[in-house]
Amino acid sequence: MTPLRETRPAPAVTRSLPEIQPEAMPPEDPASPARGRSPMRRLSPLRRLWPYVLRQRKLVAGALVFLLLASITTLSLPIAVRRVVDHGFSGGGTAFIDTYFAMLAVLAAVLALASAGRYYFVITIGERVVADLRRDVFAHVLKLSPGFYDRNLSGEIVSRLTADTTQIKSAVGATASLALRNAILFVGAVAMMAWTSPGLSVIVIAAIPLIIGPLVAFGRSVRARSRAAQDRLADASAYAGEAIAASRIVQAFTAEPIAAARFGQAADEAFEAARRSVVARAFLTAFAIFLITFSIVAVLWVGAGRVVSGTMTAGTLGQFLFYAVFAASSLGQLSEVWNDLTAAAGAAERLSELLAEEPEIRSPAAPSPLPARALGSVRFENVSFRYPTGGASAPTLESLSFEVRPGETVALVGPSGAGKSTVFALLERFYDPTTGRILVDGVDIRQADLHELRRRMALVPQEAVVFAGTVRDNIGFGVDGAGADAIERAAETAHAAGFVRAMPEGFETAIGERGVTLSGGQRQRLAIARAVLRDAPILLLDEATSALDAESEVLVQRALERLMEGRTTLVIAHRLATILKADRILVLDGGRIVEEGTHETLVARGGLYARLADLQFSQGLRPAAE
Ligand SMILES: Nc1ncnc2c1ncn2[C@@H]1O[C@H](COP(=O)(O)OP(=O)(O)OP(=O)(O)O)[C@@H](O)[C@H]1O
Repeated sequence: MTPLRETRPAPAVTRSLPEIQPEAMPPEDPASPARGRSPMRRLSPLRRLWPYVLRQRKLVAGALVFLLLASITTLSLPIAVRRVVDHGFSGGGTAFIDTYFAMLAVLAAVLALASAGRYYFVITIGERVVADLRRDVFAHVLKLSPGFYDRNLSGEIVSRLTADTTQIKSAVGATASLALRNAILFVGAVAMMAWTSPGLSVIVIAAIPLIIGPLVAFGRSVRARSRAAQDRLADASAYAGEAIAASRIVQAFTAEPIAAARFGQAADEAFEAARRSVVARAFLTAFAIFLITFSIVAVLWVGAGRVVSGTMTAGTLGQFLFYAVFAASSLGQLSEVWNDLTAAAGAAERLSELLAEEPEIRSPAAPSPLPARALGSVRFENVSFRYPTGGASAPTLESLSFEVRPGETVALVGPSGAGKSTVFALLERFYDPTTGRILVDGVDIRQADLHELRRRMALVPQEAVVFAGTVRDNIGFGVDGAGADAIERAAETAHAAGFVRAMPEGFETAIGERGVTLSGGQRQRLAIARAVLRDAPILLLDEATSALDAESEVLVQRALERLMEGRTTLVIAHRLATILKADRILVLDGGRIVEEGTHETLVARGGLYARLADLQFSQGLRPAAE
């Protein structure tokens, strides 16, 4: 799949009927397969939505019933008008008029009810379909491998999940119903025109291609301008999203004026692009209104002549005019609805691309079972690896071979960029090695069930990831259906229970987005509690480099020690305390293991480790943690 950035979703369009709204058209991407397609084929991605719509059979049936009822009621109004004009005004008496107006009042009530019913059913279908679609797309996206997220911007994916589905919601709901209603009305009105006066209907029908042809041609140029406006808007929104998420950094660097100016410029460009597209649209609207009104005036002109010459009654002319107005307005709305439908088809196509994306890493069809009693052994055999996005650069890991025995603690040490985090990424099977293999409990991880494998590991990342939610949700995150007791015990073990209980609502306290209401040490202890609860035999610990105050540091250190008890631990170590406690140290440089041993043997050897230890651990490290 091409990176999502290249197929940026169109923002949701709010619109008011019955203006002509080419903005709602899909972006005309030069690389898009939609370009140059026949009009009907452009709608074909909407077929993907069928299964979702069909699941709502009862709602669809309700919508159709009310849709038909509303259309029939609308189409019968002009007949009543003709009878009132022809009979009521020419001596039929007030009783006749009363009957007809009473009937008209009933028709109005039926029309109102049918319209309300149609609105309810149709909008509900749209909402339901989009909720199902969002759920499916999100569940699918979550399964995609990290390689996918390396290639695509998360903001773009979220935008597909929200903006594109919103566009589909309006298409499946309001737009589809408008399209159906107007199609029925148009066909009905044309048929009734032909029935009312075949001669006059020729004039109107002859005008139709004259109206549609130029509208389609005009629409194309408007669409290109709208696309430009949408792109500028997407740029502005993307920048705003980044700046808001990093508001503290913006303020810390007193960069508010720079950020505001940059957004302001993007907003102005979006305005200018939108204005250009509105100018084109204004011409288009003027053109359409003139042609439609002119053809009605022409009908009235010819019809008036016939009424004067006595070949047509005034009521028939009135009836015909009503149908002509119905036909013209439904045609106008259809052209607009068409734009919305093609926009929704574009959105459906982008979502289909996302749904078609297969996870690169997945369980084999017949996985080899991992031993029922987990041992916690890890073995890298001649593993080399290059990131898929790494191009022709040197491999990130080269011929890496090492073993970690059950219960052992091994520290990974090395300069920045040496490949330490990559070792973790391969062990979690976020990527597969280019050559070589990795064994966990004696099973090649490529042959094991992916969830089974990952369940044997608990990861404590350097930057503790905390979600907006309660403390309980955050600790319980790693274990489906974890009980309240287990969560609280995990918090005790991780030395987190104290500060959690001191919070206003204890474990039910909501912690803000990314845990902004917590201190660094508290966030880390929550992440440790999460790993404790997971109770996995293998612990992957990426030690935090950020400085904590001495007290927090001691608490975090203690929490980690309790977590490591009885588990195999691979730790990316930044603290001397951790390194001294490790059974073994692997020194990585440029993706290779260059030294291996204990702190003492490695210092005595006087190689890379000794230099790192001298530079980093003697000066920068904080033995206070002990
Ligand atoms: N997702 C990725 N896509 C492409 N290249 C990556 C990716 N992640 C890391 N790299 C590259 O792989 C190399 C090793 O990175 P890695 O994060 O494993 O190093 P590290 O030893 O953990 O460094 P640090 O101590 O700074 O975290 C680096 O050159 C980095 O640029």
